[in-house]
Amino acid sequence: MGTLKITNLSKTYPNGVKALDNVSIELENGMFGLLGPNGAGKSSLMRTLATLQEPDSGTATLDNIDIINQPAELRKVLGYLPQEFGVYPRITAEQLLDHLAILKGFTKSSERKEMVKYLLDKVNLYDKRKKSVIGFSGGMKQRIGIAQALIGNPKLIIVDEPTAGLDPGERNRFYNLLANVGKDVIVILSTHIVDDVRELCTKMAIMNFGEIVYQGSPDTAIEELEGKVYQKIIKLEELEGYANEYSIISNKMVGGKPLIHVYSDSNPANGFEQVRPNLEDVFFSKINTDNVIV
Ligand SMILES: Nc1ncnc2c1ncn2[C@@H]1O[C@H](COP(=O)(O)OP(=O)(O)OP(=O)(O)O)[C@@H](O)[C@H]1O
Repeated sequence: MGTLKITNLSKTYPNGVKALDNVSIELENGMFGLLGPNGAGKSSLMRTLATLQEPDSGTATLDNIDIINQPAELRKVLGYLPQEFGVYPRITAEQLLDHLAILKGFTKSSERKEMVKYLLDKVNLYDKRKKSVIGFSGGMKQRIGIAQALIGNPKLIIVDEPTAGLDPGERNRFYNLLANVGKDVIVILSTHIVDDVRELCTKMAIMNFGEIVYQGSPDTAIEELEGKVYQKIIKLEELEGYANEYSIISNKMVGGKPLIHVYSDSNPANGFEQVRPNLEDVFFSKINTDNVIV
């Protein structure tokens, strides 16, 4: 069982943006969801854990490896699918994985051959091994991304916003693959898509403006909101008035009209009905702290 321990990591960029503000998280094997809106600091944290940038202060350890001070050790047991994994040379899936395996230090070609076959099988692309990766769909590219992250049996796998741009079918296939991968290693899934976390993760953290604003299980977070979420379909022009009067957690258009969810300790009446809270309510209530005090 591996343990990743992140303690008080902080990072301010030269332009003054505080991307990490005293971040502490501890996690073990399984899928861990890091949820946050764009700009929350997720990629900054992922890049720090992937040893691509250093924090100003704080520590991070993976079992007995000091990630900040022993980056070379960490890289040996790291699989990383970065947000911008999308530039491919004009080579086949098989050649790409073989090349990346060489870069990861696998010098024996027979060993690589076996590994590449295993990886292509695992991500269900063995049939496409002779095809150029440039022609792959978004979902197939992400599966190749996972295959390269699995080279060398990593103990820690970081995937940064992997489902953006995938269609629903591709997203489901990708979820199945990740769920399978996440059984025996630590997987951190960074995303702004609430469904990603709901489908895959039993532990999560929510990040906003560089800070961890929630850490625990999605179920516990949902339970905390039980009995406090009400919904109503209103008219578009009423939205501003409602926003002034109620703590709106979320608003989405349903059939052209806003369906609002509000947070309230007691029944607000006025046509609202109580609903079972969902993870989206949790997410918005934790990040819209102007509106809701939870
Ligand atoms: N190299 C950099 N120099 C200056 N500011 C940066 C740099 N990288 C990120 N930032 C800023 O730091 C904040 C956190 O960015 P980061 O990319 O970590 O967030 P994120 O949660 O991953 O968002 P996204 O989903 O948009 O990538 C943002 O305000 C961003 O503009």
